[in-house]
Amino acid sequence: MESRPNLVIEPTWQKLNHFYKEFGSKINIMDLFAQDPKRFEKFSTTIETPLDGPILIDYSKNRINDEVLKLLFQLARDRGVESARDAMFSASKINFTENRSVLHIALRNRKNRPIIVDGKDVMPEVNAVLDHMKSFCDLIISKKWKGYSGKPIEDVVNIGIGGSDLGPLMVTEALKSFAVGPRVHFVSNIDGTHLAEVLKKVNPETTLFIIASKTFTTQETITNAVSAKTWLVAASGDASAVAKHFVALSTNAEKVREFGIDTNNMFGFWDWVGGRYSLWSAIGLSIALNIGYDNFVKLLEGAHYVDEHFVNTPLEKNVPVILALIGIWYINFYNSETHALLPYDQYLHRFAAYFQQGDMESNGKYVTRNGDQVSYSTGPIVWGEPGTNGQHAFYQLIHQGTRLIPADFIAPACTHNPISGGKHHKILLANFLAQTEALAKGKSLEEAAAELKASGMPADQIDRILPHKVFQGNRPTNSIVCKMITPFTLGALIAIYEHKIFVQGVIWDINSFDQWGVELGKQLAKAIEKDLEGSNKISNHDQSTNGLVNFIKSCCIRSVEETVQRPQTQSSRSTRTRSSKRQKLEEN
Ligand SMILES: O=P(O)(O)OC[C@H]1O[C@@H](O)[C@H](O)[C@@H](O)[C@@H]1O
Repeated sequence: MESRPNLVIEPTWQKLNHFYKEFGSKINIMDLFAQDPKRFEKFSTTIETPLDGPILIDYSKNRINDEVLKLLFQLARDRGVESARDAMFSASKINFTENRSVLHIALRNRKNRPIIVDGKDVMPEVNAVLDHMKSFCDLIISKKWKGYSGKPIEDVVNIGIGGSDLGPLMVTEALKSFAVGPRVHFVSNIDGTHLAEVLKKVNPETTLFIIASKTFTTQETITNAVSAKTWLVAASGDASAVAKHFVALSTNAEKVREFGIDTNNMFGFWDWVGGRYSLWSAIGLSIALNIGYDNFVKLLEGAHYVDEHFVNTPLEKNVPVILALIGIWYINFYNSETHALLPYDQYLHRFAAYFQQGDMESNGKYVTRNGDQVSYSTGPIVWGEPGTNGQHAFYQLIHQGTRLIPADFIAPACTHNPISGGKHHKILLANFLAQTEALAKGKSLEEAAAELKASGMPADQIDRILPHKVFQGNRPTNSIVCKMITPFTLGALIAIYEHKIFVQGVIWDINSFDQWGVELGKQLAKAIEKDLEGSNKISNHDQSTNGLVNFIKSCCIRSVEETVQRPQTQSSRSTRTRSSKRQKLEEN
C-alpha cells in the first residue's frame, strides 16, 4: 500500500471543497426530502443476512446530494480504497510501522479461503485454535471441567485491558440473552478496586480466570493476574490449583509459561491480529464460554458476511464505504469534531465505548504514511450512550448546541424482552425515530410561536421565550436498523464499523493499525512509579508533575500517621471482624 499525494491537493478534494464553500451552508436535509420523493429509496440500502433478516442503513437524513456523493465516491477511488482493501484481504503488510499484515478478516474467514502470510496459509492455525476453543467450551459448559475441589466452573473472570477487554465485554453484554455458559466478569483497571469488587462476587472453587493479553506484558493485566493467582492459591492452599483455574490468551507463549500457566491451557493468536480487532480471535474465549461456541461462530459468520459485502459490492452500494465517506464530508468540510454512536438497545450499552478504541486508536493520528504531518483533520472523537438515557442527558447539545454532531442511531426492530406486551420497545423505537426526525426537521420560529400562542401564553412572555424554543434542525444522522440483535447481526454490525474506520484511514493516508501514541505515557508511568516510593520530595519532572507527586506523597504520609494515631473506632473494629470472618470462611 503506497503513500498517497497530499489529500488537499487531490483534484476531487478540491472540487469537494469548492462545492462545500458554495453550497455547504445551504444544503438543507428537509428541503432535499421535499425536492425528491425518492430520496429515502436512493439514500438507503439493506444488507440481507441469510437467517437474521435484513439490516437497513438509512443515510438519507444527511447533508448530501447526488453531486456530493459522486465526488466522495470519486475521492475514494482516487485515494485507492479498492486497492488498499484488496491489499488487506491478500495479507500485504499494510501495518508497515510494525511490518505486519492486518488479518482480523482471516479469523472469521468462514469460507476457509487460503490466506498466505510469509509463504504460509494461516487458515489451518486459525481453525486449530477455533477447535481448541470449541473443545474447551464444551468441557466448561457441560461442567466436565472441574476446579481444584471437584466443582464445575460457574464464573469466568476475563483479566485484560484495551482490545483484550472491550470487545468481549461489549459482545457478552450485547448478547446476554444468548447466554448458556458460566457468568462472565471483566477486570481491566489497575485500580485494585476493580479486581477486589469482582473477587467479592465469585467463589475460588468455581472460578476460571482468563488472562487475555496479546503481548502478555501489559502492566495492568499482569499485575491483576498475579493478584488473582495469589488469591486463588491462598484459597486453595495449593499452587497446583492454578492449572485448573487459569488459562491464557496470547501471542506470547514464553511469557505465558513464565507466568506459570501451562501452555496447554493457552489459546494462541498472531501478531497480524490488532488488539482492537481481536475479539474474533482467542481473545473471544470469554464470549464463546458465555454464549456457547456455536453462537460465537455465528458472530464470526456475521462479520464474514460483511467482509464479503465490503470486498464484492461496488463503492456506491458498499455500506462501510458510504458511512466512511459521509463521515469524511462532515469531519473535513463541516469541521465536525465528534461522532456519536447512539444505540437504542440497552444490550448495546458498551458499543460506543468499544468503538472509542476501535476508531480513536486506529485513526487518531497526525502523521501520514510517508511521515508528513497532515494538514487536515483525521479521526473524530467517538462517544455515545444508549438511548433513551442520552436524550435526558446530552441530546440538548446535539439539538441546540453550537457544534455539528453527526450521529449514528442503531436500533433493533424487535426486542428480546417484549415486556408489558411490547410497550417498552414501542416507546423506545418511537423515541429513536422522533429524535432523528427532530434533528433533521427542527422547529421554525413560526412553528414555535404558534405553539406558544396555542398554549395561551401572554404575548410579552412569548417574545421572551420564543428564541429558546426554536430548533434549527438540519442535524445529520444515519439510522441502522436490524430485525434483532443476534450473534450474526452483531458480528455484521461490528465489521461494518471496522471497515468504515479502515476506509477513512486510507483516505487520510494514515496507518490505522499501529498505536504508538499510547507508548509515551507507559514509559513515563514506569519512571513516576519509582518516584512515588519513599517520602523524599522529588524535583526531576516539570513543576506541575513534581507538585502533584509531592502532594500525593504527603497525603500518604499523613494518612499513615493518622492510622497509627487514631484510636480503634467502632466501624474499623467491625470491618476487621467481617474480614476475619471472611478469611475463616475462605479457609474452610
Ligand atoms: O492485549 P495486550 O497486549 O495486553 O494489550 C492491551 C492494549 O494495550 C494498549 O496499550 C494498546 O493501546 C491496545 O491496543 C491494546 O489492546
